[in-house]
Amino acid sequence: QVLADAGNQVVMWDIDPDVVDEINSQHANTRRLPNVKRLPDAIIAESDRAEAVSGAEIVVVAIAAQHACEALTQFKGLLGHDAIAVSLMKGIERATDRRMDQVVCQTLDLVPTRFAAVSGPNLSKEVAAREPSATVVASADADTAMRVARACTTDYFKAFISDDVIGLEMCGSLKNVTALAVGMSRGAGFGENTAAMIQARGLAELTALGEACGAKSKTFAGLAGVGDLVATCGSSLSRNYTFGFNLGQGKSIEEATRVSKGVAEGVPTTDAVVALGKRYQVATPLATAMSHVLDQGLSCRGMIDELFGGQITAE
Ligand SMILES: NC(=O)C1=CN([C@@H]2O[C@H](COP(=O)(O)OP(=O)(O)OC[C@H]3O[C@@H](n4cnc5c(N)ncnc54)[C@H](OP(=O)(O)O)[C@@H]3O)[C@@H](O)[C@H]2O)C=CC1
Ligand SMILES: O=C(CO)COP(=O)(O)O
Repeated sequence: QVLADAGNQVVMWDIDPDVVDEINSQHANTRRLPNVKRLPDAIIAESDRAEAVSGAEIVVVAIAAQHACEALTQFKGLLGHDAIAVSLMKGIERATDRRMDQVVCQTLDLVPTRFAAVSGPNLSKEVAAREPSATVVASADADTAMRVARACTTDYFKAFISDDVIGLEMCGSLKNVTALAVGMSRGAGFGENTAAMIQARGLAELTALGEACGAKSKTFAGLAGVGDLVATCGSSLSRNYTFGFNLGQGKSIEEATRVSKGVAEGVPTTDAVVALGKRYQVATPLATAMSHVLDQGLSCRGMIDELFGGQITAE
């Protein structure tokens, strides 16, 4: 919708012919955006992969991160020779600990200058309602970043550019782990102090790990870092926050998964963050405690006690 509002012709690809038909005949996608009464006429849908990307200057990938490689494999060789791939995905591939820039470029055989990551405080329902918001477009190539930023700038959606692709990928992925923990604390009945403590410790953890992976510190203090952390940890529109809230209320992982509307990317990403912390020798107490919640059923109080640790240390 943002791309259409910015003046672009948009082709949506979906695997489900009913979704394709509803977009083309009703200009709606009630399963994903029930509150959007009419999508812009500039949006059409296609179920044929080659047709969907034929002639596209920019191909946007917004698939559940753990399925991105599987889904993108079937698009290999279909993109135009100068098309740019853009990822909106916020996750680390659990099977390989790859970031989404690595998954997209390696699967589609793209050089980094033909890739951009887009990430920021962008809860989709509020973006779809055209509420004012901003995002960051990062690419190794400044022209690529600018082309994508121009394509998604409207009077309600502001794009900033960056060259820190790793930083954007780490921010977007790791903030979801913190959102699980904050949601869990809220669901368990804790208030602002606890939520703020978890967010601050989470920001410190994702900054340390992101820098170890090659990210720039200032990215974590910007829209994609603290900005997205504040939005995601503060809203029941966030699938990760809500998944954690349900855990804090006493639901099992299975029950919380069953009632989730969409994918809580932080759930499969948590173990990948712990693995990255071991690889780069960076402490990840929050991700580790959340992995004990997700893998062993640790309680909210147990998660917080683990996050505090047993010793008095420097912050
Ligand atoms: N929702 C939001 O507010 C925001 C989401 N993002 C990111 O965008 C990405 C996509 O999230 P979102 O669009 O919200 O919704 P989901 O992640 O729930 O699903 C995205 C799409 O992926 C599809 N999908 C799932 N598995 C497969 C598969 N194996 N093959 C092909 N398609 C598959 C889903 O199909 P189906 O419809 O059949 O389930 C859905 O259409 C995530 O990484 C998320 O972090 C970024 C910013 C905001
Ligand atoms: O990334 C998002 C907001 O920027 C959406 O968060 P959830 O994936 O938790 O819904």
